[in-house]
Amino acid sequence: MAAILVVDDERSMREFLEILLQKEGHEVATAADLPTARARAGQGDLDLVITDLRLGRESGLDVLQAVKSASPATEVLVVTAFATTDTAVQAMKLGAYDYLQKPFKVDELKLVIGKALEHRALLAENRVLRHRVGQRGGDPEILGTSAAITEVRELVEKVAPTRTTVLVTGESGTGKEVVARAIHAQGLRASEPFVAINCGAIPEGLIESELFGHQKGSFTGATEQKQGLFEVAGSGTLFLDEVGELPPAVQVKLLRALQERKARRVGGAADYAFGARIVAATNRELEAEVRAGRFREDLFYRLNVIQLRMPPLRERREDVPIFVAHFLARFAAEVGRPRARLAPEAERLLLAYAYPGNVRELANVMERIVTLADGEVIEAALLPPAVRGAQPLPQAATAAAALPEVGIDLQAHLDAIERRILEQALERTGGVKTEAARLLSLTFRSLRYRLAKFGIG
Ligand SMILES: Nc1ncnc2c1ncn2[C@@H]1O[C@H](COP(=O)(O)OP(=O)(O)OP(=O)(O)O)[C@@H](O)[C@H]1O
Repeated sequence: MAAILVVDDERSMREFLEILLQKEGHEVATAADLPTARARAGQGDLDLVITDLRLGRESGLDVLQAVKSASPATEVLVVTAFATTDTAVQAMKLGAYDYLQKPFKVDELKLVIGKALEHRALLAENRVLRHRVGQRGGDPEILGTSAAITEVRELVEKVAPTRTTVLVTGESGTGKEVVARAIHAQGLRASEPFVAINCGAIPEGLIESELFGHQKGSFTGATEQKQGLFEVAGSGTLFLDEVGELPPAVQVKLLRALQERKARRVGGAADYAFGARIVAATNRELEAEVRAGRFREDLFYRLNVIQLRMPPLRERREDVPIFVAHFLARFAAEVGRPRARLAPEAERLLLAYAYPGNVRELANVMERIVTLADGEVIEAALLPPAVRGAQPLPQAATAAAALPEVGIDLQAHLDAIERRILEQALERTGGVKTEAARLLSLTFRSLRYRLAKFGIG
């Protein structure tokens, strides 16, 4: 059972999710606006927050930030209308676990919630550590044949056998952790631990003791002596993900550790030497963070000995078919349907889509469609609206949205537009309602309701 907060300004949506999640055995609280959500998140102990991106005049991004600053380990899912995918991707950069586009299927929602809770359990269990290669993300092989990724692979081969500090930069989901693991796995100490920490996911007050360890009694709650990750990593690799999120005081301590190859536990009397190689990653522009005074320049230079830039997927489109095939095979095997294959239209759309959320988004899409498919052939209808290229009609909508001098009967106007669009969808699909629903990104049930409302069909 998990503690879940649902934030939506629409009452019907709140109630729908509340009932659904309670049936699944979760404890559910709801909030209709930002202040209520913030107050509930401030009490801590939430496992998951599901928030709509649009909350009247308020934004789900503010809910996300409030939740993450009150309790960084709480997972956040954002629900969006498909017109706002860019904002959804921004939400993922701000720490959301995933996003769901409306209209979503109940199975899809359950799948994403299950994954988010699993992720949280894994983090909690492991003190946000992921020791060793292979626990998450599978093998550390860097897939792709594009020039950009070939260059990355060559640089990895060059730096892996050295002990040089490496800074991996790139947008969210481009494979920065994959590269960190590859550097470790191809290094001379691959049998030593690979220890990863997400610097952005740990409360400020605890990060110093996570990294450097603490002595018993050094602060309230320090009931046992604890090793820091610099010690746990031995002479393996310590991967500092989201290094740009480190608070200033910890930046100072990290700088000193890197300069002297020594660290000290919180409350400790003496330094210990450490042998781990440091790989850091950031999806922020660290140079800009330095200019803004949020990241220490001296630490930046210490980390930035070798910089490896992970190209976004849109700069290496030729890798898309490789990832599609790779994740299809992987998830098909996982769900026990090894012969699953894509219908030609589904494949065409998957290869054409831009993937603003990079490889992670591609992997998520593949996992969803493979899991949700009924038979062996995966039809295009299962793809999220954004991948199907469903577009809101910005120009047409703006033209229809001109307000005449004399005013307008808004409801009648909207009804007329809706009716015309429904009719066209039916015309185009020869009256096949499931097809028409797909064209309009509606569920079948919602289409039927709308048709009945206008007495069509
Ligand atoms: N070149 C690649 N080869 C194989 N898998 C990849 C590659 N790049 C990314 N992936 C997969 O994409 C997903 C996201 O990768 P990863 O977690 O390394 O991204 P990231 O850049 O560290 O993201 P974030 O900044 O959000 O932490 C993972 O499932 C990973 O296995």
